[in-house]
Amino acid sequence: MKIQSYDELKHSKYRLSLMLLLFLNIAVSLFCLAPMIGLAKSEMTLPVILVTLLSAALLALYLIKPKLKLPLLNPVAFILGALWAWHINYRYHLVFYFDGSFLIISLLSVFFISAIALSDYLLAFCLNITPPVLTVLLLDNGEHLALILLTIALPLIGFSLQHLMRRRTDHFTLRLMHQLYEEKENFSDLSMLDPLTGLYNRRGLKNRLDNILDNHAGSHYVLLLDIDHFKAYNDNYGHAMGDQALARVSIAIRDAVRSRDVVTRYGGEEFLVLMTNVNASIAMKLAERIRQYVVDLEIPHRFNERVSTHVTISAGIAPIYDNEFDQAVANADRALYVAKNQGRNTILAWEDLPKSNVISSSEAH
Ligand SMILES: Nc1nc2c(ncn2[C@@H]2O[C@H](COP(=O)(O)OP(=O)(O)OP(=O)(O)O)[C@@H](O)[C@H]2O)c(=O)[nH]1
Repeated sequence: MKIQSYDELKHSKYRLSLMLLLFLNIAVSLFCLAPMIGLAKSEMTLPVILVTLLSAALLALYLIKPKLKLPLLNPVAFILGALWAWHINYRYHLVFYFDGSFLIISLLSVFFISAIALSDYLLAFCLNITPPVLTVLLLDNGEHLALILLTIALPLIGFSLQHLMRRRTDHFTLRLMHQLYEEKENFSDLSMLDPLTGLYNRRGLKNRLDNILDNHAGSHYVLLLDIDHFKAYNDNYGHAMGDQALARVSIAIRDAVRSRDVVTRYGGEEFLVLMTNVNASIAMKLAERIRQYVVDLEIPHRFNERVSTHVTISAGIAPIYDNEFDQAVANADRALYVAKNQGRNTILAWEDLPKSNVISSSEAH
């Protein structure tokens, strides 16, 4: 789950609470209007009609526009609470026999709706119950104070404790999610790196490539590099030394190019450098610098037949035309092959190959 989808979940919870509040208000207000449909003695008052109309209109709006993101919960909770307070005040003056039960029942109905719909929203809950609570306290004038306070205090304490617990759980969930997300990012980064050299692997290259080709319109070059006679190096110096040589060559390549160039361990002893926004001559200069840096490492290689007594590399270089990366790699590989045949420790540009060595795009496809 992403942080974004967690936010969406929170928003949908908010929306559902608001819709539930509206629905319950419609249900209770319709009950008050029941005589019109023949169920009970009429309690129809202007505030009840307003509750019905307002709730129905907002509920319809939310049903029609499910993506609506308006922070209406608090104001709506307050307005509905105020309308019920108005209704209680109005009806109170029509009660003949007063033993406090009308006020208590009115309070309990408001608490009932509020506790069900607004259990996750303490502020909205308080805004919703405050007008009826104050109205009831004023109307009662202290005659049933203890009973009314108990009616208010019990749900309020229970609600606050529950709210606190839920806040802690939410906080914990969010922290856990952030942590998991960070770890996932770390794993994802690691899975793009080659463990021996610390360079990008093919996966990392693909990731960078998509970004570069989509966002940088300039000319880009592919440089394919291969260590010369590395099998002989391994056979004679051992695999562990071979690993060390690979790691040192990787550092030399990284040092020789610009920070924006993407250096990849493309295969066992093969590297690919993606050079962005360069022209042919700069690309060639960078490639030549890599070759020189590797020679300068002076890693002894007595079996680098007829080439050198040190480790060397050969390379092929090719431009990327029309974002055709695979074709550019194939062209660079062709140039590398010729460079190897020409004696190694050599850089060759695909564009400079004799015609017989150049595979056209159409042939390659
Ligand atoms: N030590 C070590 N050797 C590796 C690794 N990956 C590939 N190699 C070795 O690299 C060698 C590549 O040999 P070849 O493909 O025959 O080429 P080469 O000997 O370099 O000859 P040319 O490329 O023609 O100059 C093989 O011996 C592989 O075992 C690695 O991670 N560590």
